[in-house]
Amino acid sequence: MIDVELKILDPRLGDSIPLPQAATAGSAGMDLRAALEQPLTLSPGESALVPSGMAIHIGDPGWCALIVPRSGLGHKHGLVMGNLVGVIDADYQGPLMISCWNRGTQPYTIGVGERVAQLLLVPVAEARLKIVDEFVPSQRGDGGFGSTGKH
Ligand SMILES: O=c1ccn([C@H]2C[C@H](O)[C@@H](COP(=O)(O)OP(=O)(O)OP(=O)(O)O)O2)c(=O)[nH]1
Repeated sequence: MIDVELKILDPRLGDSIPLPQAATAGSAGMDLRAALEQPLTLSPGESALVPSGMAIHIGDPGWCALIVPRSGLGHKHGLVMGNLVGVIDADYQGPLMISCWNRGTQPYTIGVGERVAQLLLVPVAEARLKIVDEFVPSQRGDGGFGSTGKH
């Protein structure tokens, strides 16, 4: 559990538009809502930056946040993230924006306050890159795509 600072940028947040919330006690993500002034229709293939109405500051560089699609919206309606996955750096303090992309075949209208994505806090490991001439042999070695067979 970590504390994440949250700044409300849109006064409707926490009032007519609920704050991000995990849908159930076991939910990995907190749903993010579209702090739009009016409904926004995305044509097939169209994307738009949708404000979340807030900023967060994670602070601890051992963590970051990811903005990822809600499965139902993505699968049934094609509404996913234009950047596929949004990475929120621990030191970012600006407005949290949600890149919404209608990858489907029908127009999709995002309602004001609709839950359009989810935010996950994930641990980040700091890596030291060590230059080597040869790797210590491993079971996979340099076998790439499909190298373990079909089944
Ligand atoms: O879906 C997203 C993705 C990113 N951000 C914010 C937080 C993140 O810390 C910052 C920069 O994102 P990123 O590093 O992915 O962007 P970049 O295009 O690589 O630009 P930069 O040069 O700012 O790193 O933008 C969002 O608000 N929503």
